[in-house]
Amino acid sequence: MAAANRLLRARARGSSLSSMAAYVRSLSSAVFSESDLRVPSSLPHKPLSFRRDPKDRNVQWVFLGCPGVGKGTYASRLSNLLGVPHIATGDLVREELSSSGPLSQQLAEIVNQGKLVSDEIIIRLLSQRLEAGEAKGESGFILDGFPRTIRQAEILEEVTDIDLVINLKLREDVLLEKCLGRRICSQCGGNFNVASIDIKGENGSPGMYMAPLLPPPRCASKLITRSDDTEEVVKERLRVYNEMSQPVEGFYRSRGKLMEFDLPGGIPESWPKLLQALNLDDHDDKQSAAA
Ligand SMILES: Nc1ncnc2c1ncn2[C@@H]1O[C@H](COP(=O)(O)OP(=O)(O)O)[C@@H](O)[C@H]1O
Repeated sequence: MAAANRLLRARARGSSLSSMAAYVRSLSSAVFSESDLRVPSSLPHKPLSFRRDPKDRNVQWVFLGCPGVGKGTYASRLSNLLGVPHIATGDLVREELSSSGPLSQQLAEIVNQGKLVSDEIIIRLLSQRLEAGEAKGESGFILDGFPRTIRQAEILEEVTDIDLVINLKLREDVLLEKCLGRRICSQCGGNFNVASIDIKGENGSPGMYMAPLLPPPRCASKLITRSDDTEEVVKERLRVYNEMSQPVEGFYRSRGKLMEFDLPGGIPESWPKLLQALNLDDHDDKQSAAA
């Protein structure tokens, strides 16, 4: 009952992102700090509505897609264009991993096996991030890597309105190569990709070209590979995606929120097409192309 009261208090607080964070946090403690730590199959109450009118806030979008598809790349570009935070739960997990906090050992084992972190932990990390953002005056978000289970999608649906879900798609053989080619600069955190994809079209099916995204010389000697970007772990992550996360596509499709986007190639080809599909204009990109 105390858990239910906490939920109601959090819901009554208002309609901002902090109330979403507070609600999600209270939900995670309501659901998970009980002694048995069992996840109930349904929420304890039908939530009261505390949604904000979309015209009073920034966009609330979600990126779905397999590992290596480019969610981070396109979510980060859109976040710069629209001035909303790009929140990647994979980044939150990696930050926690490198913090040597109490969770880090447990998380390392899960992530390095290509498995999903529990809904409880991921919701805690996300709600902490949302609260910190709200304190800085953030409004709206582009979520990348969340929700990844139906349960996570249901919780998100309980607390706020997602305006749009962009489902990025790419053929599976390319996904593996792209994950194996990923590199991160250990100094500036920049993301690069050394894979050069050049698949010839055959029997009527189109080819695909994706140029490598090479680092500038200052990063070249500082590149590292994520410990979960090995062939064995990527294959397991793809399997886990198909089993646990693909149903989330159907969840949003049935609510009329899913936009499917087949990536036609690398960034130069895909970015303008994605903007077109979203009815957006990248003024800076056009200027730099014209320069
Ligand atoms: N929403 C989530 N639910 C459960 N685990 C997650 C979630 N987001 C990230 N993770 C964990 O962090 C790892 C890295 O995530 P991410 O950087 O999004 O990788 P990917 O390249 O597979 O999309 C995942 O394999 C998983 O262990």
